[in-house]
Amino acid sequence: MFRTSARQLARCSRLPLTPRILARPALRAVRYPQSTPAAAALARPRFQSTNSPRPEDENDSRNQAPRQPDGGDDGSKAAAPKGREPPPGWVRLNDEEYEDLMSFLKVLPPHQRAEMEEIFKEVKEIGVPVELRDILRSKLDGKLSMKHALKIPGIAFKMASELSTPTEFRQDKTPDFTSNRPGEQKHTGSSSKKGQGAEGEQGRPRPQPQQQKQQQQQHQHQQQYQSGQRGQNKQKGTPPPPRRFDPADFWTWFVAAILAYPFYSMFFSAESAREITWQELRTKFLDKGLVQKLIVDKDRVRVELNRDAVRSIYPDSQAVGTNYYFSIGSIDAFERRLDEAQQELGIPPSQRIPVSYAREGIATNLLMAFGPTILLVGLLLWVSRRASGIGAGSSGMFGFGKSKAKMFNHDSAVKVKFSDVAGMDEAKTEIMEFVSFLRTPERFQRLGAKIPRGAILSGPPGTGKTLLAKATAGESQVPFFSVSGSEFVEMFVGVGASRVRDLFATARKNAPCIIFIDEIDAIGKSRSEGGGFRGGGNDEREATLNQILTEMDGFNTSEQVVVLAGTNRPDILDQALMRPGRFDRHIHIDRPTMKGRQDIFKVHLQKILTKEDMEYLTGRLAALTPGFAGADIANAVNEAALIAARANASSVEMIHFEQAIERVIGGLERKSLVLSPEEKRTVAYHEAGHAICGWFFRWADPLLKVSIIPRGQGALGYAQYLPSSDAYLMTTNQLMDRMAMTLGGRVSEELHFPTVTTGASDDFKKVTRMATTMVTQWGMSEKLGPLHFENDQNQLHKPFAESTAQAIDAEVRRIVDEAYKQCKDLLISKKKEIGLVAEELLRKEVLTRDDLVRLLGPRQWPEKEEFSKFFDGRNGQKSAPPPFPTENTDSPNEPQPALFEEKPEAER
Ligand SMILES: Nc1ncnc2c1ncn2[C@@H]1O[C@H](COP(=O)(O)OP(=O)(O)OP(=O)(O)O)[C@@H](O)[C@H]1O
Repeated sequence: MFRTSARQLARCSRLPLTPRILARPALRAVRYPQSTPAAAALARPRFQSTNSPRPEDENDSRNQAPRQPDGGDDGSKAAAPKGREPPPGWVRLNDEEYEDLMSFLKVLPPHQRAEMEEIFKEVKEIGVPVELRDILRSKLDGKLSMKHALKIPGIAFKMASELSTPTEFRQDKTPDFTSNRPGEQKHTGSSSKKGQGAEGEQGRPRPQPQQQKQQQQQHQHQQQYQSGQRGQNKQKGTPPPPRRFDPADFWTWFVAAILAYPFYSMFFSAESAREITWQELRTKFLDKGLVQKLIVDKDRVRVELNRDAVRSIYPDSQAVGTNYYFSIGSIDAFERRLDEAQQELGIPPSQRIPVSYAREGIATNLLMAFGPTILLVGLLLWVSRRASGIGAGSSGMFGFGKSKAKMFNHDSAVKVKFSDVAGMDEAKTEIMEFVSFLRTPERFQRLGAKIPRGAILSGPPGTGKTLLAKATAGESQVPFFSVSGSEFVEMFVGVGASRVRDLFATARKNAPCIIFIDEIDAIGKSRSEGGGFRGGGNDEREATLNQILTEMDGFNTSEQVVVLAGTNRPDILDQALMRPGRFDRHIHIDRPTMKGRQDIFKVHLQKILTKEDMEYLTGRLAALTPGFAGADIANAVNEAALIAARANASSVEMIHFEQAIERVIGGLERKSLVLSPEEKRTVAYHEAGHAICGWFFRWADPLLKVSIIPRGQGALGYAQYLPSSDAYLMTTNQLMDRMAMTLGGRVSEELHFPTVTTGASDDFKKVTRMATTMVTQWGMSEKLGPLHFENDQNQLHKPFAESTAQAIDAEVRRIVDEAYKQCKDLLISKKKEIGLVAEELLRKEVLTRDDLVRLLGPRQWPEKEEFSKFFDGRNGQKSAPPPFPTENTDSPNEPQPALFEEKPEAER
């Protein structure tokens, strides 16, 4: 590597280094044999000056050189020839120093030795940087230190710049730049006969082709230099002034590095350490009296040799520059052996070889033991500090602290308008104010009104909170930053707060704008929750929450940044978030009413191809979907389109919508779940029991459909009722009828089969829950009175007396028994009707309201107006026939927790 590099480096570093030499006094060109790479690196075409002595004369003249003012000031003879001036800051070495320098060559590997020899020859002429001379002297005095080691790169740098400068640019070889012929130089004397090519007959050197080429290159370099850096000199034809080497030049550094390496090897030759055996130590060094000192370092002993003695005994070996060491088993054994050896050699105790014990291992050992741990801890600390120290707006390492909010602006995504949000008129009115604030803030500020900072949109999932926030942005035509609360949470401490800072900083830059934080409960949970059981994770969440509080306080009223937040759990939010000045408004968005659902259907049906009468369709669908949120409606509409597409229908029809709704309510049909005839029969009688109850009880919800097609998870059949529209209040009568109807399945089984099945367990659960709530919360038990009994599952003790608990149990039982009796009385009297419905169910699998009318006659109790409007068969509309076979993706082998399930809508 060194070989190729040295050659290239000298060539490449030439340009920036070239003019440096021009400042120096006349130098004698030295002939370099082309045999070695270093020589090649340094052997550029040279032209000898008239008074240059031949290289062979150098040694003679050197010994007669006078003392130089900056070199050889110690009185010793200078190694340089007479009349030569070293460059400023350089000194010539005296003979002793030069010899010492040369002696280091032995330390180098053989392939480097020849190259360095060539370099040292030049060193003899031009001297060395004064620092190198100092290092040599320190070496001779045995006082080398780290300080010296640190100086070596600088020394190497200086030498590289000096030595790699082509001789033709040195002062004594200044070419005639006015010459018209490239490569032609004016020469006033004889040129060297060796290595310079043949001379012409008139004594002029006649360049050989190779040399001519080199000269042309040199001339080009020179011209390049002149035109690029010294244009004015070019005109005058004067040589460029001296210039220091360019520190930014890569190749100069590279040459310096190459030079620094052997220097290090010479002075601090760590690599030349060699392990020897005890026998070698004895025969080669100990017996010959070459050992100066032994240094024991744990199981290793370093051998310090008397270098002068070694040099005289082994003149041609590398032993001088090598550090020898040998391994020992134990210090005792080593000391014993050394004693014996010295005794054998007859060394008197007073002259015995000194043995010292190194303590340098302690630090190393500690470092080895704890180093990796320290490194790891340091790294983690650094990473966490970086992560937490990331300021607003900066991404920091890995971008941890950067907010992950997605930004939409009116050009890109927020195209939602209030007209796309249906069925929440009050919420829209509330939020409309934010829009007018963002559009015309002056209208409010003029009257001194403070602008609300933000609003919390709460409500069940899928009710359109995000949609409303987007519509607010779309209407106000401002950028919209959407982020989820959970995106603030990261494994690193401080990241959440940092992201909040970043988000608000970005928002301020883009004001007026809207920030929407969805699921804010992920970070905005009440800080008092959990008491003393909180861990570090919550501290991080609190830090994030605090940052949000701070940022919201930090707005001034003129800053048009509105913060909207969505949550399903407003009850657990921290009160500090809800106080005026932060989230001033609390907008609750409930599931849509009948009218709301109709409007939402209208919005989503716009994209659907259907030929149905829109008013009737949306009304019927809205009636069919009590309890549906906006997202459910969007899903049902899409599902209907998919079903129609699967059936290759030309447009989406009512039947597709009904199937879609059924699918959304009950889950996928499970056609592959094949029941045995007995099981099917049981399911049919069970569902018929529910249906008869629903048909004959006055306050029961109107029955819509009974099915024994397994659906969803574990439901083998179901009866679908329509609760009387969006009832928010229920009477005792309604509750009792609903409970009795729920028990209808089990009672029917009891009446028609010798034994009962497990299929009614879910019915019992519902009935028990209803009865318990009636007693403990709704004050519907005369015995317990109008009291509310909180029964928190997390509390160990019930907040009421044991006797009260017993009374509650008794009342719950009484109510359920009553419902059971009511149900049984009815079903006993309607046993025949049950049979009719069940057998029809077994045949058709699905019975609609019309089928029941056909089998049982019209229901004797009046229906609600809106119900009869859409479901009494008028308008020529019929309920859907049994659904198309649909694909089934459920596994038939799933566990079946409840065999039958009815789905009164209000309980979904
Ligand atoms: N009032 C509505 N009008 C029209 N479409 C609605 C309405 N409400 C919900 N949707 C539909 O439901 C989808 C989901 O609504 P959105 O994401 O706003 O619900 P959300 O209340 O934010 O839900 P979550 O609480 O789970 O985040 C909307 O993209 C839209 O298609």
